[in-house]
Amino acid sequence: MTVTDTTRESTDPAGALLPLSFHQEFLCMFDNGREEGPFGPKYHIVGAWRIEGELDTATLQAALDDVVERHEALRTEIVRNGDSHAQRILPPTSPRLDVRDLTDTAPEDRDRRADELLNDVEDGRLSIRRLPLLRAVLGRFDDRDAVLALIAHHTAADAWAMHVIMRDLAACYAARRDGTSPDLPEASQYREYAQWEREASLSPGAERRRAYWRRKLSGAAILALPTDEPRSANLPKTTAWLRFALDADLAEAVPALARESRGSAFMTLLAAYKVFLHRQTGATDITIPTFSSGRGQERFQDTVGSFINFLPLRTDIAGCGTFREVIRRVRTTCAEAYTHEIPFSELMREAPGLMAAAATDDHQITAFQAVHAPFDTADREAGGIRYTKAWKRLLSQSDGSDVPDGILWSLHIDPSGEMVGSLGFNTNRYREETMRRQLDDFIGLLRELVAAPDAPLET
Ligand SMILES: OC[C@H](O)c1ccc2ccccc2c1
Repeated sequence: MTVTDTTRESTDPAGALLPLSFHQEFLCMFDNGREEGPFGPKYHIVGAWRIEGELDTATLQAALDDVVERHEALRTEIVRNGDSHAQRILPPTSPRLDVRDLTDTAPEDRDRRADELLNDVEDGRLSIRRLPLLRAVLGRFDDRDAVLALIAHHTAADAWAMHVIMRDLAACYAARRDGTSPDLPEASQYREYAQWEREASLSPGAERRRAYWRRKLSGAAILALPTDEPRSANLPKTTAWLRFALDADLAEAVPALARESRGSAFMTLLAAYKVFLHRQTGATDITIPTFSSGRGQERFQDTVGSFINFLPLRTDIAGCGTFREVIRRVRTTCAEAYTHEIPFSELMREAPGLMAAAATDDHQITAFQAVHAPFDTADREAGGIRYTKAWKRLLSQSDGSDVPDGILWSLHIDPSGEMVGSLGFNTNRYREETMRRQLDDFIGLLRELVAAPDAPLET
C-alpha cells in the first residue's frame, strides 16, 4: 500500500481525518496496493508556462510557499483508515524549486527545449507521502526568457487546478515583489468541496439523477479492448504517451462540422471514436467514459484539487446511416449526461455491471476526454512577468504520468483553432506499435468521416 497507515500517525494532532472526495474514492478502485496506481509516485500531472521578464528565483520560491499555504489540497496526506482511506491536512511546507541553466539553447530551439524539459519533469516521481504535493522546475534561457514546469500529485490537482496554481503563483509573485498582498479571490478549500458534494448527494435532485442513470445504464458495460498482454503476466508497468497534432485542415474541419450539428468539437471527436470502436469490435451499443471538469459550482472554480469526474457516455449507433446521424446521437448522449451528472462513485451503484470489463485479465477500458483549461492559453501578465501556457506538447514519452488502468485519449482544443492530443497507455498491457497503429487508424478514419459526414456509413 502506498499510503501512510494511521496506526503510526494516530497520535499526531496535526489534522483531523477527513473523508475523501467522491473522485478520490473512485481512484481507490484502481489502487492495487503496489507503487503504481493513483497513490503511487507516478500518478502526477504536469504543466509548463513560458515566462518572459526579469524573474527573481528567491521571490518565486516565496510565491510558491504562498501558493501551498493558500491551497490545503497541496498539503493534504491521504492515509489508510482501517480498510478505507481518509485525508488529513498538514501545515504548509516549502515546495522544491529546481533551477536549470538552459542558456546554451539558441532562440529557435527554445520551444523544443521547453517541451523536452516538460517531458523530463514528467519522467520523474512525486511521492504522495512527501508534502507538499507540488514541485517546480525553472529552465532559464536568459535573464528574460524561461520555462516554468510545475508538477503536482494528481490526487491533489487536475488540469484546471494547474491553471489556478499558475495564476495564483503569478499574483503571489507580484505581491512579493511589490510588498503588497496578492490580488486573488477568497479560496474555497477542497475539503469544503468534499463536504458539499456529500450533502448534495442527499438532495431530491440527486435522487432524480440517480434514477436517470439506473435507466440509461441498464445492461451497459464500459467498452473494453483486447490487450496485447494479460494483466496476469504481471509485466512491469509504465504509462507511455504518444503525442500528436491534428493538421490544420482537420483541426478546422472538426469544429466546423461540430458547429453545423450545434454540438462541441468534443462530441464530433467522440462520435468518430465510437465509429472507430464499432469498426474494431462490431459493437453498436457503446459506452465510453470521459472526464468532465467537475467544476460546475462557481464557488469552487478557484480551488486547487482534483475535481474531474469519470462520466460514462452511452450511445447506441445501430442504424445510423451517416456520420452526421452518429454525431446527433452522441450529442444527445452528452447533453443528457452533463445535465444529470453525479459523482461516478454514486453513479456506479446504479449500474453494477458497468465496470465489469475493468477487472478482466485480457481486456482494458478506454477513456476519451477533452482537456479542460478554464482560462484561455493567451498570455497573462503579473508582477512584471508575462506567462503563456506551453500547451502544444508534441514529444512522446515512454514513462510519463500514470494512467491507473486503461487507455486515455486526451484532446486539447485550443481557442486558436489548433488541436493537439495524446494517447496514454499502460506498457505492461500494450506494445507501442499497437498504439501507434490505433492512433494512425483513428486519425485516418476521423479525416474520412469529417470530409463526408453524409456518406453512407455501415453500422
Ligand atoms: O486524468 C485522468 C486520470 O489520469 C485517470 C484516472 C483513472 C483512470 C481510469 C481508467 C482509465 C483512465 C483513467 C485516467
